[in-house]
Amino acid sequence: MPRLRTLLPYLLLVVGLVLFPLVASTNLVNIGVYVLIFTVAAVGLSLLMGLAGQVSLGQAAFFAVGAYTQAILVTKHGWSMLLALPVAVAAAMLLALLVGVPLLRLRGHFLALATLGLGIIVTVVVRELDYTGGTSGIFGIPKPEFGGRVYNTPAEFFWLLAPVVVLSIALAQKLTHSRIGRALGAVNDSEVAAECLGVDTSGLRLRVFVLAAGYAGLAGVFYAHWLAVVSPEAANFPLSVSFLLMVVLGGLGTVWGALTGAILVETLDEGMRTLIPQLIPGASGEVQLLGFGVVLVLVIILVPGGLAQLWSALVRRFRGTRADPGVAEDAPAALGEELDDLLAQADVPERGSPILQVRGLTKRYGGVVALSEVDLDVHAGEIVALIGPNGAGKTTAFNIITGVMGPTEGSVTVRGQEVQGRRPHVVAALGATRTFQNLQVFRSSTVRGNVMVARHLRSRAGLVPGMLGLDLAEERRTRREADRVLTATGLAAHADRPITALSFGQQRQVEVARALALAPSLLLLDEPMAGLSSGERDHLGEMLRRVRGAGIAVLLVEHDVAAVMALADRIVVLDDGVRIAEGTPAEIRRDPAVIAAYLGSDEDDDAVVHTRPGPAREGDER
Ligand SMILES: Nc1ncnc2c1ncn2[C@@H]1O[C@H](COP(=O)(O)OP(=O)(O)OP(=O)(O)O)[C@@H](O)[C@H]1O
Repeated sequence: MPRLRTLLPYLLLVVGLVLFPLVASTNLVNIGVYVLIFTVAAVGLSLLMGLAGQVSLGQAAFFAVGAYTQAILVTKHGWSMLLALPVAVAAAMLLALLVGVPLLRLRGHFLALATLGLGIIVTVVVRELDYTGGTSGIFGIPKPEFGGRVYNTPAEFFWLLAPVVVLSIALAQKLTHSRIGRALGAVNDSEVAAECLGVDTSGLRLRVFVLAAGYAGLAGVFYAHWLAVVSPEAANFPLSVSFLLMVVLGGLGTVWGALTGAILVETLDEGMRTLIPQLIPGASGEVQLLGFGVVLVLVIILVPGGLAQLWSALVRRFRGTRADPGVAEDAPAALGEELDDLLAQADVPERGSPILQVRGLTKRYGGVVALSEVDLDVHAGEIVALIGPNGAGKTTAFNIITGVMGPTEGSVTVRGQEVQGRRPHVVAALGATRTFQNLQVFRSSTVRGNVMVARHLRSRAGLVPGMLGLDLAEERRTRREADRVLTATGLAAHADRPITALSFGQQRQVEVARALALAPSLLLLDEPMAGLSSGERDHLGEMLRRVRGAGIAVLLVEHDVAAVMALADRIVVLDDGVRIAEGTPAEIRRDPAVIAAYLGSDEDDDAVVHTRPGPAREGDER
């Protein structure tokens, strides 16, 4: 029963939180209060790191902004805790919004360093300003008081915090299973594929960055009320490292890991506080930080997935289950009737209308000219093949058309709108999507999960509805639609399998099914036949004919010349970045320039060109 399985951890958590202050010593409950406060900040960071794949060493900066804003509003302006709280959280989020736009252009280590700098800036600012109390900070922050009751003791404060923690975890957990969470997971696996399916990766990252800051700000508010004082320490590096350690120890990509990580780090902290002075007399806080650093490195080396990794290994061992349910039939199932319904969703203009117009496309990499003044047209309801020897510029053309890179010169018009230099999600929103020469599946997801990402543009639920669970009906619909796509493309038997359990050829088919799930009006396929068995090739060929039949425009890059000759209505040939020929398959087969550059003659090498007649179509010259 999945419902009970979902609820059980929360039930255990609630029981644990209620009982803990009753059975633990005051000192332990005091540590427990810090665990809960830090859990809230760590949950935010785990969303940022695990879900959005962004490493931040500045979570303490937002924590401090929340704490200071709360302290200032309560002590200097006489606001009540409840009134000040949303403003303090909003202040942390506002800072994240302001710095997030420039910071999130950076990736990986650079982002980590930049956020580290942010922590230092906030520390310096609050230390230098009189308004924030200088080095000594702001004192006299009262303990929370509601309905005449002051939450003074560790146990009372613990119980006050407990629902906040449960809610923080539940909302974050819900987010990871929402449309936005799915899109972020996809971005983590393959940013370029997610973008080409319509996911605005920068926008999403910024939203999660701001949300994570909100979590940190909320934690800061409780920290201020519990300690009764906020000092520049709240923004400093060791605290950010602690948050990072909590998330990494608990396990990236799991919200629950933030709680277990916080428990471990606080216990470790307390342990080191007593142990280190005994081992090294006169040792200061730096030694403790060093200890944290050592633990962090050890965890990353020994258990990169943190406690969550150990836990799932334990569960797998206990249950003896395999992650992959497997399927009896490995060959592709027949294409379903549903395929036509799916294709009918594509918003295609009248057959023969221009869908893609490329003019004077040029791309230079320093001295290398990858494309030179290339013109290309693809109309509704036709398959155009782009062929040429290795290095001819085919993938470069795909990348420019889909917004993965900008051209040096020239224009790309999709459905009447110029898109050169625009981002891939903008191009996808116009109905153009693609597959990739090097597979770009979302490796951490199932086959169905992969296809569901492609329905991103056909669903709406944002971050907040996703967190609040207001997206249930839409999520059910998206799931049904993804299943229909899988049935339509003969992949239904694999729906629940992890995508990585599928063979290379099957993953390629999922990539095509995923692209079709967007219901595109222009489909760009980069070597879709590579690695497929002959049965799979025939299956894909039939699918593409039906795609064309539905009026969708297809641009196909393919080295399997036989498949190209059988499928394409027109062929454009590139050589060394230059368009050397264009025509029907029959014309291209006879073209001397193409024979010299790419095809070779039958006498030269019989193995190079194997044409295979496809079903006769109107206008076929074969
Ligand atoms: N990032 C880059 N920096 C420099 N040169 C590049 C870059 N990407 C591609 N090129 C060069 O541009 C030219 C076209 O490459 P491209 O990958 O588009 O060719 P292709 O026709 O897709 O080849 P293949 O059939 O092998 O995939 C090649 O000479 C390649 O070396």
